[in-house]
Amino acid sequence: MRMNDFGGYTVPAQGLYPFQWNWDSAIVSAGWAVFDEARAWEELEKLFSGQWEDGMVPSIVFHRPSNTYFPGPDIWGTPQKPSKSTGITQPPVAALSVRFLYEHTENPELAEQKLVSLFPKLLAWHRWWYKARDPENTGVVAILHPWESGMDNSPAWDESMKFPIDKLPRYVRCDLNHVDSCMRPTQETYDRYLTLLHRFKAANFYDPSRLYWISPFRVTDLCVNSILIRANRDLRWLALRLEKDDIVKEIDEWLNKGFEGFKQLWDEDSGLFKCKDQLTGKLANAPISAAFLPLFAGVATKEQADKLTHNLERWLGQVNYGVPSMDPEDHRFEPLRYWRGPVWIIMNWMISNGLRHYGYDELADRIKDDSISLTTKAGLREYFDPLTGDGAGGRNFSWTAAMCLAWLDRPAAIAIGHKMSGPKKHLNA
Ligand SMILES: O=C(O)[C@@H](CO)O[C@H]1O[C@H](CO)[C@@H](O)[C@H](O)[C@H]1O
Repeated sequence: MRMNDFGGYTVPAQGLYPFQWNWDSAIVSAGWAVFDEARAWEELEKLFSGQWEDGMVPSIVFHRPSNTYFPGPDIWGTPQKPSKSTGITQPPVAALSVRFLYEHTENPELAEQKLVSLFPKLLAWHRWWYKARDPENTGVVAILHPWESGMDNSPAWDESMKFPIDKLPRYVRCDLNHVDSCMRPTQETYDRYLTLLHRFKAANFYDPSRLYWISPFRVTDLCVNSILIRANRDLRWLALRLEKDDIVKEIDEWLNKGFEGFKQLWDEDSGLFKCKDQLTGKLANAPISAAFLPLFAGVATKEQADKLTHNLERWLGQVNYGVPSMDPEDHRFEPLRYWRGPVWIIMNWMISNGLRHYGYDELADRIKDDSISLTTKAGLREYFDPLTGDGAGGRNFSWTAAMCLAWLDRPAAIAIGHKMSGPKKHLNA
C-alpha cells in the first residue's frame, strides 16, 4: 500500500494502472483504515476531488501524467474538473468505505468531521446515478461502457458489444507491455471500447443528459446495481447518524424501486441473476460471478438464494479455488482471461459477505479460505487462475492488499461490510 501511494492516492498497480481508479480507491481506503486512518480519509477525499459538478465520480482521475496507460487524459480530453479524468464512472463502493471508516474509527472527532464533508458528495453521486442513468425510472441503473462495470471483459457484454466499430484514430495499447495478451481483452474489444469513448466525447464532452440516449451500449449490470443498493444501505445508515430524515426517505425510495427493478434480472431457468441489455430487452446469456451479488445487495429472496447457492456449489465443485468469474462448465470459460474465468478477491469478498448475511456460513467460509490460500500461495496479484491457483495480471496489486487487511485478516464481525442494514422490509436476508 505504501509502495503504491502516489501522494494522497493509491495507484492500483504501478505501470499497468498508474492513476487513481474509482472503486479500487474506495476499497483501498478500507485497507488504509486498518493501520492509518488519516491516510484512509485522504484517499476518499482525493477521489472526490475529481467529482464532476453534476455529481458523477469518474472511473479514473488523472492527477499526474504517465505514459504507461492507454487511454490517458489526452485521449479522453475532458475539461479540467478540477483534475483531468475519464468521462464515465465505476461501481459506487465509496459509501461502504465511509461507513467502515466511521464505524471503526479510533478518532471519532476526525471521523465526524470527514463524514460531514464527504456525505453531500456521496449523496450527489448516488443522485447522479438515478438521474443520469435511470431517467426512465425503472429502479435499476444503466452502464454505458463495459469499463463502468469494473468487469470490463465479461462475456455478459458480448452480445451488447456487437455494434459497428467506428473509424478510429490510430492508437497503441499499453496494457500488453505489462501483461500477456492471452490474459487481456482482444483487439476487437478494444476497438469497441474506443468507439464508445469517441462517441461520448463527441456528445458535447460526455454530457450526461445525452449519453444515456445516444449510447449503442446500454446495459443493466449486476455488479453496479448490487453495489449501488448496498451502498444506499450504508448511505442511509450515515444519513441516520447525521439526522437527515428527508434524505433517509429519499434513499428508502431508491431501495423500494431497486427491489422492484431487480425482479426483471432473475432468470428462473438457470437459477441465476443475469445482466440485461436495455436496448434489446434481453437478459445476457452469461452465467457470471456477479450473478451472486444480489446476495450482497440483500435483494434476493430466500428461494432465489437457495437456487444461487446450488449453482455456486456446482461451480466450486469444478475448480480448486473459488469463485471463478464465469461458470467453469460454460464453453466460454477461460481460466486466465480477464473477467472470463479468473478469481478476483474483491468479488470473493462481496459474494462471501452476501452469503453470510443469508446464513450460508459454510460457503462463506469456504470462499474466504480460498481467498487466503490464493493470496498466500501467489501473493498480491490482480487475479488468480481458479484451477491452478497461480497469480495473474498485475503484481503488487493495491486492492488485493486492502482486501487482506480489511477482510481476510479480520474476524467477520469487524470486517468491511460486516453489517447489512436498512428497513426490515428491505432485508430479505
Ligand atoms: O483494464 C483496464 O484497463 C481497466 C479499465 O478501467 O480495468 C481494470 O483495472 C481497473 C484498475 O484496477 C479495475 O478497476 C477494473 O475493475 C479492471 O477491470
